[in-house]
Amino acid sequence: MQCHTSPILFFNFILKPFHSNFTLFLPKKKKIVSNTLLLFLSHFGLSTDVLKKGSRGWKKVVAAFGENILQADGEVDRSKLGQIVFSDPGKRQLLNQLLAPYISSGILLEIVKLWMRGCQVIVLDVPLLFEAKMDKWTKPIIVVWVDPETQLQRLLARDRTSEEDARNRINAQMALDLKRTKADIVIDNTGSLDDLNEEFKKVLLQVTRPLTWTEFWLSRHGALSALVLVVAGVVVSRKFYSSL
Ligand SMILES: CC(C)(COP(=O)(O)OP(=O)(O)OC[C@H]1O[C@@H](n2cnc3c(N)ncnc32)[C@H](O)[C@@H]1O)[C@@H](O)C(=O)NCCC(=O)NCCS
Ligand SMILES: Nc1ncnc2c1ncn2[C@@H]1O[C@H](COP(=O)(O)OP(=O)(O)OP(=O)(O)O)[C@@H](O)[C@H]1O
Repeated sequence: MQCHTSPILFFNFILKPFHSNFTLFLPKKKKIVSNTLLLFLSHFGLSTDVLKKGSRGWKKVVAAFGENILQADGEVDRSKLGQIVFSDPGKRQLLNQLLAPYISSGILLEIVKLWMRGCQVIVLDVPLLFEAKMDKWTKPIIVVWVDPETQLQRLLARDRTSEEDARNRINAQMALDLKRTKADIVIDNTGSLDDLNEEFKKVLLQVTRPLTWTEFWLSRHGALSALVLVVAGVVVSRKFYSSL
């Protein structure tokens, strides 16, 4: 995980009081874009940790779905579990409910750690950002948009799966056309990878703009500066009053 410190602080936090932020929400082309961001910004993904063998999430999921979702080494067979939950909305809802507490506490912990390290920008790559109502706490929200047909074709090419399976996966989330109406920034990814790169450079300029004063005081550097100012103020006023 990369982390840069500089006078420009721009980070993402789920809790409103720390809200100078940046959320990356990137359906279709999400991984490639967020991996690019890694060069500049802090980024994390949680998808594997919550299902790690022996974790609390793993125990709950195995108890609910049975041991037949496990590989020989005891890890969850993600592709098998994916097939189950993406073809059955009820089971997907169950999986989401079981993992939601671990996903949200994991995100919160990660953000606190990054904030303490003074990260400028934290990128949250959250597939169900709107569905989980996490969009309330994050800003700006970026949606990487493509038209439904391109989305389907790219998914088919990437996963080498059946059309039914691909459609199930797409339908498991809010439609991109709706997501784009909820975004602060929309990246149109119907063009080539080079086009995407160009679009992305523009967005980077936007999201690394200088902080507003509110954002600065809520940043780690701002909070430390405020602390130093308060301590200095107390010391100086004590000296002043004791000399009277
Ligand atoms: C179903 C699982 C096992 C599939 O694992 P797999 O390695 O095959 O895929 P991966 O995790 O990379 O997800 C692929 C894509 O599927 C989509 N997706 C994942 N989980 C969900 C879900 N619960 N609902 C809708 N779409 C989902 C996302 O777009 C994601 O980028 C895994 O995604 C999982 O445990 N999901 C449930 C918990 C979760 O991550 N929820 C999302 C919280 S924001
Ligand atoms: N502009 C593009 N030109 C060509 N192929 C692209 C373009 N953008 C994305 N793709 C391809 O589309 C597929 C989906 O992209 P990616 O895996 O980044 O999406 P994602 O949002 O992370 O998907 P998921 O939510 O399913 O994890 C990948 O195979 C990727 O290489």
